[in-house]
Amino acid sequence: MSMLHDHLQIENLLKQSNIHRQLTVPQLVETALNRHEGTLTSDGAFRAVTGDYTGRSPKDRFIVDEDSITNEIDWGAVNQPIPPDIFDRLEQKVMAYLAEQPAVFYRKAFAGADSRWRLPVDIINEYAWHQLFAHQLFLRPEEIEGEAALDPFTILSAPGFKADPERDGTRSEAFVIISFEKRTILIGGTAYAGEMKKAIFSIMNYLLPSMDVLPMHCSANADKDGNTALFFGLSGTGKTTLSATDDRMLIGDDEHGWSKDGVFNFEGGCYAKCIGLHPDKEPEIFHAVRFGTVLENVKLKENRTPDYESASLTENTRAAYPLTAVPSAKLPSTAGHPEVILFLTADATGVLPPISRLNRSQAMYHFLSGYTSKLAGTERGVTEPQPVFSPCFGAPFLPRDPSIYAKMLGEKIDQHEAEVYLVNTGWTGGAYGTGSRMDLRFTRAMVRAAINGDLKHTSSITDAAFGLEIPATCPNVPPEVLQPRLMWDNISEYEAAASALADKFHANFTRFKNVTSEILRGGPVL
Ligand SMILES: Nc1ncnc2c1ncn2[C@@H]1O[C@H](COP(=O)(O)OP(=O)(O)O)[C@@H](O)[C@H]1O
Ligand SMILES: C=C(OP(=O)(O)O)C(=O)O
Ligand SMILES: [Mn+2]
Repeated sequence: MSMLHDHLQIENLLKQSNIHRQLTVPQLVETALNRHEGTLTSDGAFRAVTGDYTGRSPKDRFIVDEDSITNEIDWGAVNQPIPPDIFDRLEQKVMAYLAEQPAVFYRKAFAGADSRWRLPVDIINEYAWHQLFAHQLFLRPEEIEGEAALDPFTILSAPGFKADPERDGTRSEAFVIISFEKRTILIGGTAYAGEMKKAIFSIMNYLLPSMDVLPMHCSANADKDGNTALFFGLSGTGKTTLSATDDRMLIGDDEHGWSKDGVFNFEGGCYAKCIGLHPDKEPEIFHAVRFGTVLENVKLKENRTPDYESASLTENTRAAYPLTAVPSAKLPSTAGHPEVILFLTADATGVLPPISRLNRSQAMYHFLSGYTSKLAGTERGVTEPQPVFSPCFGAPFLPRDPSIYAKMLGEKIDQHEAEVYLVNTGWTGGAYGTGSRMDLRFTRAMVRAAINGDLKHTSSITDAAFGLEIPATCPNVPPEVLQPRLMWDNISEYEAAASALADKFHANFTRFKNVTSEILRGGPVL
C-alpha cells in the first residue's frame, strides 16, 4: 500500500483518475463484461457470481460505537459495536486499496421517494456490476423531484479487500460497518450485493423514527384508488412475490416509510429471489429479467438461459431490476395510508393458519414477536428453515429497540383503522420435511380476499392454541386448507406441535419487559 494514500479523504479519492462517474446502464454492462465480472444471459441480463458470500453475513456487521449514538442503539448480536479507531484505520486501508485499482465506479443515488425524508447516497464500488446493482436498486437522480432533506451517506464497497481480523479488528475477512458520525458504510470481503441495500435500510431505520416516520421491512401495493396494502415479512416469506400482481400497482418490494401523509418506498428497484422462478407463477418477476437486470448467483445453461431450478451456487439466487421493469409499478412510488396490513410468516412447524385476522392486541403481540423462519441462503450458514423470532419482522435491520417501531405501528393502525392479518406462507400438513410449502395460488387468493374485504364478515373459527380468528371460507381456497389441524394426517401430532410452538412464543416474549397487559392478551391462549 503506497504511503501517498495515507489519510486519503473520500473527496480526494473521487478526484483520482481511475474514477468512473455516473456511468449509464449500457456503459456499466459493457464495462463489467470487458472486465470479465460476469456474463450476458440469453435475455440480455447481466449474470454475476459472488464466490464465497452468497448471502448476508450478519456476524460481520458492526456499528461504530460513537458518543452521539451510543445511547440510542440496541446493542447486541444484531448491532455489534466496533471502536471508532478500528473503523478509521480500516477506512484508510479500503480507500488506499480503491485508489490503487485500475477502475473505481462512483454514482450519486437516493433512498426515499418522498423528498422530505430522502437520503442522498454516494456509492463507490470496486466492481462495475455492483455499481449497476446500485443504479437499479436505489433511486436515480433523473427520476426524482425536490431537494433531498437528509445529509448524504457514502458507501465504500471493496469486496476484493479482505480484512485481517488480527490486525484490523474485524471478525473475519468480511465486514459491513456503519459509522453514523462519519456517515459512511464500509464494506469489504464480501461481494453479496444485498449488503449495500440492507445497510442503507438500516440507516433509514435509525434516522426516520426521530422524524416521526415509521420505517418498515415490508412491500407495498395499491389499487387505482390508492387503497394501500403492506406486506411485512423476513426474507423469503413472500414480500416481493405477493406484492407483484397485475391487478394492483406495485409501490415497492422491501423497504418503506409510513409518514403522516402515507407510505413511500425507499428504493428504486426490486431484489427478487429467483429460485424456482416460473413465468406462470411469478410473471412480473420473470419478465423483469432483461437487459439491465442483474442476476446474482443464478446458474446458466449452456445456451446462457438462466436455470432457475438450480441451487448449485446458492438457494439465494437473486434478480435486481428497476421498478420501471415492472408494468404495474407506480412511479413515483408513494401511496396513501394502508387499509390492510399483512404479516407474512414462513412457519416451518406447519402449525399457524394460512390466514387469520388479528385484533389489536394480537397485531401488537405478533409484530413484536416476529415469529417466522430464516429460510435457506439469505444469511450465511442457514441451509434449512430455522424458526426464529425477529421483532418487527426485520430484526437484522433495526438499530433501535423494537418497542420504538412497534409503538409507532400501533398508533398508526389505530389512527387509520387498518386491518391486520397474519399469513403463513410456510408449511402445512406437517413441519418442514414432512409437510409441504403452502401453495402460492392459495396464498395469493387469501391475500386478495383480505385486501378486497371478503374476509371481514365471513364466519370464523377460533384457533385453539393461538386464539387466532380463522375465516371459515375464502374464495378459491378449499376450506380444509384454511384449518391446519385438518391438513395433518395425525391430529395429536398437530396438537403437540401447536402446543410446542405456543410455548416458544411465551418463552420468547419474556424478553420484552414493560409490555402492557393489552399486548400480552394477544399471545397464544394455550
Ligand atoms: N405460498 C407462498 N407464498 C409466497 N411465496 C411462496 C409461497 N410458496 C413458495 N413461495 C416462494 O417463496 C419465495 C418468496 O420469496 P420473496 O417473495 O422474494 O420473499 P421476500 O421478498 O419476503 O424476501 C419465492 O421464491 C416464492 O416463489
Ligand atoms: C435481501 C434480503 O432480504 P429480502 O429477502 O427480504 O429481500 C436480505 O435479507 O439480505
Ligand atoms: Mn424481497
